[in-house]
Amino acid sequence: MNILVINAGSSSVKYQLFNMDNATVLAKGRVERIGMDSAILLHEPSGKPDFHKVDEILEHTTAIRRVLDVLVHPEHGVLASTSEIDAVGHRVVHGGESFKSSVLVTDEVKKEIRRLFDLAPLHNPAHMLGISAVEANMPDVPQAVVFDTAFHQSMPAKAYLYPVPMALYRKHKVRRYGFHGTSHKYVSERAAAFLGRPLAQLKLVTCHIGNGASCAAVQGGQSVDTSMGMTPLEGLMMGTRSGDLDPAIVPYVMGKEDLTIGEVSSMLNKHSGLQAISGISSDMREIVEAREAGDKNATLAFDMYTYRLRKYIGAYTAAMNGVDAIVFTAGVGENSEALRQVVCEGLSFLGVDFDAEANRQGRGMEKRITKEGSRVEVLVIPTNEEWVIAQDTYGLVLAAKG
Ligand SMILES: Nc1ncnc2c1ncn2[C@@H]1O[C@H](COP(=O)(O)OP(=O)(O)O)[C@@H](O)[C@H]1O
Ligand SMILES: CC(=O)OP(=O)(O)O
Ligand SMILES: [Mg+2]
Repeated sequence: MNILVINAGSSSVKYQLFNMDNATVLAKGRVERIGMDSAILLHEPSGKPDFHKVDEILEHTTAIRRVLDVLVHPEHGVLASTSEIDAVGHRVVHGGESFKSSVLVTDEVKKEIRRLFDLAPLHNPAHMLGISAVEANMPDVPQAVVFDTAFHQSMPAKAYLYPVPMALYRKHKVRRYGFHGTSHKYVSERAAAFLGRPLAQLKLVTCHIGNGASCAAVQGGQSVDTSMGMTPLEGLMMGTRSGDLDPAIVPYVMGKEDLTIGEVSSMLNKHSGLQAISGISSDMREIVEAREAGDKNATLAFDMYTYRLRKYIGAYTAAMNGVDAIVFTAGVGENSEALRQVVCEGLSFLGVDFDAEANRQGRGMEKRITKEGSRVEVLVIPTNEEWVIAQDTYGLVLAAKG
């Protein structure tokens, strides 16, 4: 069975095509700058040269059409026909309280994803565009959705409630949901395998540090707390998102600057974080480069980012009354040696005996970056949300066939 996995963003679509029978990736790639006349398709078929194309792609249906076209292209393709795609699995960021696991797409499911638009305004509307675009191009192919929130549905009430009037939870479902669950779950399982210990006996702090970033406290394989909240804005400082702040700032700034709700939300989601403090970029690579060149604002942005991350690791260690291993994953967590070094060196009090040499070596592979005998181990585990989505989709499609 071949499964196409799609992670649709507002201006991008990332995809990966799996052959589930032998667990291989047939191709992966992305379309970026959707909505512009110079959109980019980058296609990486396995065993063949990469393929780039700049094209006018104004909306998601065309983007998905281009992806399907390149998958069956005589030269760059990996399939003879799109009828060889048996199912499509989508990442969906917000599943609210309705979805505790992955499901096949139905009209009811789509209605619920739409109802949750308000809670994940950067993500859910784009996912819905992805689902509709697949329907338009391949009406008969089953689709499944895999939610970022599902893994965190195990959080206890003391972790998921906000200390505000309970009516807000009862009437409007105002609570903490948490995100990146697919990744936190995957790296927890991989960490247990790497350590050669049962997941059921481990206390882990998993740090998914990408463009969006979150930490999770994973005890016995269950998420017991996580840093993102009702929306993916809470918690750590991110590329363009503020993370935690005093909620009184919101009405204060709205009054002082005469901002609307939409404007203040955009400020905190799209114009804060690394971007705002550095004045340079939301991309950690550029921050690290500028910091190395002595740029003061980039240094401050880096210091705030790593300081806030270290505080969360400390908090989650306290939440679980201990930690066996800390795991770094996602774009920044997997690739930024500087970030890992600064965070780990500030955790020596916990028993983290950082290994600078190991930290520098072996990009793209699972590794340990603490010395032999370190009381708390620190691991780098590349995440693979797409593979988890493909597996869940596979299971659902097989079950539906009976
Ligand atoms: N070598 C690197 N050093 C530091 N940061 C990196 C490096 N490579 C990638 N990144 C960071 O990873 C981020 C993207 O992470 P990713 O997990 O792909 O995010 P998302 O899935 O949210 O788009 C980029 O914004 C960039 O800052
Ligand atoms: C939930 C979330 O923040 O996702 P991403 O990191 O892909 O933006
Ligand atoms: Mg991501």
